[in-house]
Amino acid sequence: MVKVGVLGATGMVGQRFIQLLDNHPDFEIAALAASSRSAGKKYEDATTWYLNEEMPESVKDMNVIETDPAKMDKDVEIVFSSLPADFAAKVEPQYAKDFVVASNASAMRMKKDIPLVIPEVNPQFLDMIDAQQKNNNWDGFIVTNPNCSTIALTLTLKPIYDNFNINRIYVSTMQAISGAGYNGVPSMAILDNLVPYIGGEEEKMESETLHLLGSLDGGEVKPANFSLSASCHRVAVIDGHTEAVFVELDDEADIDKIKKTIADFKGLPQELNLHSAPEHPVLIKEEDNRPQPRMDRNAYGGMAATVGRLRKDQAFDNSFKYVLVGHNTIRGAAGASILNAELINKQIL
Ligand SMILES: NC(=O)C1=CN([C@@H]2O[C@H](COP(=O)(O)OP(=O)(O)OC[C@H]3O[C@@H](n4cnc5c(N)ncnc54)[C@H](OP(=O)(O)O)[C@@H]3O)[C@@H](O)[C@H]2O)C=CC1
Ligand SMILES: N[C@@H](CC(=O)OP(=O)(O)O)C(=O)O
Repeated sequence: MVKVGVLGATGMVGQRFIQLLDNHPDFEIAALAASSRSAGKKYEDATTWYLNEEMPESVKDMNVIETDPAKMDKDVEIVFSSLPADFAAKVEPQYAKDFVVASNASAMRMKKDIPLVIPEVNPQFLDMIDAQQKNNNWDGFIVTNPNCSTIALTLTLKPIYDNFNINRIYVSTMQAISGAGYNGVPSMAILDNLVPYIGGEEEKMESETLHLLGSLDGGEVKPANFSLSASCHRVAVIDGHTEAVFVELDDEADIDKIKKTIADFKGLPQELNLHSAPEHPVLIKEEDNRPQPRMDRNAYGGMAATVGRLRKDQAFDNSFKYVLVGHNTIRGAAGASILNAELINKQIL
């Protein structure tokens, strides 16, 4: 078993890490870290548990430690990070001196030599790790996963990008409140309402998606060459981001062929049979009223995106549109970091 630690263990994503790591066949939780507000307390006393699944017995009595690499058990090999981005930017490099950091925070995603990875999409970006270690003189390294809306979108775009020529994409999101953390959006702001702005989200979706679908050329990422415009909105859903996607290709394409390409899509995690890999990264639904977050967010344990209403766009040439749902704290956060770590454990450690 590989010993792992969780940073930000008391938060929304930290709790997902704990739930998904409970009874994991390869990883064993050895350390839980959070802020000085929680450090020194038992995990069950420090945490307001929000998940429907019960808090695992194995963590209840664990002492929460400070988020300081010097306090981390040296037997720990992988540290999962679900820290606020500004703090992550400061401490993740400190952890990387000695530990593998699988980070879900946005701080380091677009930095040189730091792989931003979805294992089904761009596992080859892990080749940056050697340069990262050499350039920083680190024994460990940092690997990141994308923003929660980006990851679901990119999973659905990968088979399209590989098989058709994309010219431009518009995407409009309807994002769950859990995406903003437990204290993120006041109930007075979101009930009976919709908030048409999520700070920084559109920029992250636009840059990260092109980066993930790009190529690695002499250690540098050359982003994918199409235009992408995002508009992001908060809705009164607890978990599960929904996205309306509008794709324009260079040429006319058959809708059934596009559907089959998406439905047949599999990647390295499926080939390697990684523990958290969904059998299919993207499911296609034919019903007119799907996908819906309540019904579809838990596809393959929350690790698959679900696509529905894939249809020709009658208003524009060479265009089609669809709706997708992805679980924001599972495939969009903790599950994504864990899948990255499973791939690293299989191929690098
Ligand atoms: N929620 C989501 O859907 C997604 C979130 N993310 C990213 O994951 C990260 C965590 O998000 P989320 O879990 O929602 O946030 P929460 O606010 O729910 O949790 C934050 C966690 O970080 C800890 N923390 C806060 N400040 C400090 C500090 N100064 N020093 C040490 N620990 C600190 C908190 O500890 P304490 O309890 O002690 O205060 C808590 O454990 C963020 O970077 C977020 O952007 C990424 C994708 C999706
Ligand atoms: N901003 C996202 C969640 C998030 O924290 O994203 P990021 O990891 O890119 O900061 C949401 O509100 O749904």
